[in-house]
Amino acid sequence: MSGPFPINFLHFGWIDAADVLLVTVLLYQLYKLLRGSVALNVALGLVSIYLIYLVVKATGMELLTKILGQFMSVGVLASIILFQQEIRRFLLSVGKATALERVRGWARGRSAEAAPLAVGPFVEAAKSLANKYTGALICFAQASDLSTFADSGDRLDAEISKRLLLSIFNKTSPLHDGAVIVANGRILAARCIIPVSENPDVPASLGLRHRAAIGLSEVTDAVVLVVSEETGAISLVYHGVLYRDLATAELRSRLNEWLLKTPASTSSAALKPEAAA
Ligand SMILES: Nc1ncnc2c1ncn2[C@@H]1O[C@H](COP(=O)(O)OP(=O)(O)OP(=O)(O)O)[C@@H](O)[C@H]1O
Repeated sequence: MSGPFPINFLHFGWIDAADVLLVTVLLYQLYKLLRGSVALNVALGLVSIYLIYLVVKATGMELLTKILGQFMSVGVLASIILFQQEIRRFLLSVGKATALERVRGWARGRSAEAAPLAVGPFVEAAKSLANKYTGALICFAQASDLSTFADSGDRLDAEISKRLLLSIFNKTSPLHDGAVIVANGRILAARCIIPVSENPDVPASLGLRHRAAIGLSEVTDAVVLVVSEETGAISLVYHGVLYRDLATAELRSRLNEWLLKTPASTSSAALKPEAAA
C-alpha cells in the first residue's frame, strides 16, 4: 500500500497512521487516569515485564521465555483484577462522554421540565446543617445514572423536605454516614458510598467527604453539595471543580443554574471556583 510515509521495508499507510494516533490517544488517556495513583507503578511494572519478555524471546532464552510466558498468559486476567477500580472509572467516563447517556437521561424523564426540582429545601437544610457544624453530602443526579451508587446505601424514594434532610444527616441518625442521592425530584437513597477522587491535585486539607464529592463529579455529571463538619462551610462540586465556602444566595443561584438550567443571578458572578482537578 502506498502511503504518506514511504519507508522502503515498511508499508505505512493512512490507516496505520490513524491506528498509531488512536493508540497514542488511548495510552495518554490511560496515563491520565492512572497518574498519581499506585496503579501507575503497577502498570509500569507490568509493561517492564512484558518488554523483558519480548527481549528474552527474541534472544532465544527458552527457560526464561517459558516462565515469563506463563506470567503473560494470566496477565490480562491479573490486570482486570488489579485495575478493577481504574477500569470502572474509565468505562464510566467513556459512558459519560457519549450522547447515549444524555438520551437515557431524557428517556427517564429527568429533564428540568419533566421533573422540576425544588432547590429550596436543600438550600435551607444546608444552611441549618452548616450552622450546627453537621456534615452532609448530597448528590443530584442529572443525565448520568447514579443507581449503582444508590444501591450501595439504603433506598428511601422519599419526598424531598428540609425536615427529612435534617433527620438523615443528624449525627445520631443511623443514615447520616455517607451520601444522599437525589434523582427524579425524590430522595432516592441515603448512606451511599460514592467514588473518592484520586486526583493528586486535590488539596491535602480536604478530607474524604470532599474527595468523594469531587470523585463522583469526575465520573458523572452529578452536582454534589457538601457541608463541612469541621468548618461549617457549604461547597458545591460540578465536573471536578470545587466551589468552596458559598453564601446561601450563591448556593441557590448555582443549584438553579446547574440543575434547573436557569441563568445564574448576578450574585453568583462573585463565585471563585477553586479548581480541584
Ligand atoms: N466514599 C464516600 N462516600 C460517601 N461518603 C463518604 C465517603 N467518604 C467519606 N464519606 C463521608 O465523609 C465522612 C468523613 O469525612 P471527613 O471528615 O474525612 O471529610 P472532610 O472532607 O474533612 O469533611 P469535614 O470538613 O466535614 O470534616 C464520613 O463519615 C462519611 O460520612
